[in-house]
Amino acid sequence: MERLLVLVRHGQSEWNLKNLFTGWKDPDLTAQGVAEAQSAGRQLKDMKLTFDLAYTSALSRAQKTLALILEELGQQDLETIRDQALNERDYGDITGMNKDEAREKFGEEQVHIWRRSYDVPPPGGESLKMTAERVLPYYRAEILPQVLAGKRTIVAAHGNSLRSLIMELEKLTPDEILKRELGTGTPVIYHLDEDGNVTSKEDLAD
Ligand SMILES: O=C(O)[C@@H](CO)OP(=O)(O)O
Repeated sequence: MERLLVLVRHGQSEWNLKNLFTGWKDPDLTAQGVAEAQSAGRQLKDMKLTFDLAYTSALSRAQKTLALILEELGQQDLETIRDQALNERDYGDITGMNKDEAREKFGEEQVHIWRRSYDVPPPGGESLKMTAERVLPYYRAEILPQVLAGKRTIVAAHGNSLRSLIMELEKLTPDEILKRELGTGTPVIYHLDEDGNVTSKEDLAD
């Protein structure tokens, strides 16, 4: 039985373009972000992939990315489940701040710790560890059983919610996942065995 799981980060958002900490804010895709999502859809179509089920977050940049991909695949009506468990990591008090201005104000090292340490949250926000603590229970309870039942599944979400999922799938250490950057609109394709272990991975960024 095929157990297919495709993860894709949303295309470029208005706040990615403006270099702002985004988190749970809900900016739209840019024109480039739309093009990235369409291109992801075309790549999946070229690979002759189709899906039985889709998951996305409660944020429009991920929902629109998914909708654009499904449109390319001719699967606009695919059953889609939206849940805030898949939202981006909450950036707390620094949400909306320019990342370069934050470096000037708080120092390069502090900002790097907030962005890429495993368990130090930005003030009032979530660390990657805290993000994983809501993403992974949702994955294990809702998404994985569907994949294991043979439903070919696509998840369109966010840099840090997907990094916490990739950490689990690829059995990465905190150090390894911190170095992993996900491109906007770039699908990663996994095949799983009956226990949910990854048997093959294809990163369309490579
Ligand atoms: O601003 C954000 O919400 C995220 C994703 O764009 O940024 P970072 O790269 O700092 O995790």
